Amino acid sequence: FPSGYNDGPKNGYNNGYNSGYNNGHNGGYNNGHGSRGYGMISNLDYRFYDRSCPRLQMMVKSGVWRAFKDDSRIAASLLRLHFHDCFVNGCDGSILLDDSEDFKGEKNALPNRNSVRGFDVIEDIKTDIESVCPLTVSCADIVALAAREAVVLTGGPFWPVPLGRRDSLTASEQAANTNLPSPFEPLENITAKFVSLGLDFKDVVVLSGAHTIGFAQCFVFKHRLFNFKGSGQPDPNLAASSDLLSKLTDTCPNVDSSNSNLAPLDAASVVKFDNAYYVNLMNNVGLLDSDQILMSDSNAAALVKSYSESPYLFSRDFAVSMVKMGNIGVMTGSDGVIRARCGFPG
Ligand code: HEM
Ligand SMILES: [Ca+2]
Repeated sequence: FPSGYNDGPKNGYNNGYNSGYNNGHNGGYNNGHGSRGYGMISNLDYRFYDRSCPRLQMMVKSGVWRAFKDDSRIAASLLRLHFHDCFVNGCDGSILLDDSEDFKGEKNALPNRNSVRGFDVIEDIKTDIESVCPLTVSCADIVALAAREAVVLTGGPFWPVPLGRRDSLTASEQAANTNLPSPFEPLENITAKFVSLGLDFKDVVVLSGAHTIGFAQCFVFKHRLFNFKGSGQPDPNLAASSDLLSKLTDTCPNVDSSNSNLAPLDAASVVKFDNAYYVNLMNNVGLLDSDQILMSDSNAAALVKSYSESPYLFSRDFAVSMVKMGNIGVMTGSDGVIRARCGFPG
């Protein structure tokens, strides 16, 4: 693997931190041998809260909807929150924990700090739910349901969410820095990170389609606008689309003070969960290097092409991959806890 970003995709996975993985109770995790791809064995259950909290899904839905009315970007942010939770020690709500005396949490890790959003929305939903079903529903499940509602609300597919995740008692800044894919790393590294969690190459292509909604800060792609690879020129792919390039340079002028300005990941339809992301890639106007780089691999490019032609196919595959992602490293049964508040363990 190309080095530089980290010392390997498996780092952080076998770091002794997460003894919950592969411990025999953990049916949701898959060690990369065997059934990867289909039928990851899961202890999760679609009907987990049917008796203990029958109004759960309605309450999550209305909480997401309330937040969306004031801030349509929140849909994208909630989807990303679930991804950043699941990729770091599994879908266990670890990302929601504030730093404590015992650990430095994930909120301030490089990929998350001043970037990941939606904590207040999850905490508000949790408060609602606690008033009806105290100490019953995990924060990790709320995040998984909120991500699904966010996709539905922006016009994407519905999928039933398997439930029964338990929350962690701890979080790891270091694991977040190690496990989350960076937009600056090569496709092989990104793929290796997915594979080490039991996902596969197709999931990389499908889940990247989440970038059909939401925003990125200028500093993430600015190198493409002014001095691409030291050429003193914009990335030729972007230059070929002068409309987009001029919008991006308006949003992100070549001064440091523009670094945190926001540009849509999919300029064609910012708050619509559609297949325009793939159409953009076909037109060489993906915003992040890590988006457009999919076209450099012939297998990925073939998938991109089929999703650009069929919104239906994308919707179907996205739902399948989201369920897989939602199974990563889950704790069930008596492992972990149900938190009273999502920002604090116990
Ligand atoms: C494949 C590797 C991926 C990389 C390198 C990547 C990288 C990024 C970056 C750099 C941003 C902008 C953050 C900022 O500027 O503050 C972003 C935003 C976003 N990402 Fe990804 N991402 C990846 C995969 C995913 C996946 C799997 C999902 C969800 C299933 C996802 C969902 C999102 C969403 C919805 C946003 C917009 C968030 C918002 O507006 O608040 N990404 N991603
Ligand atoms: Ca986690």
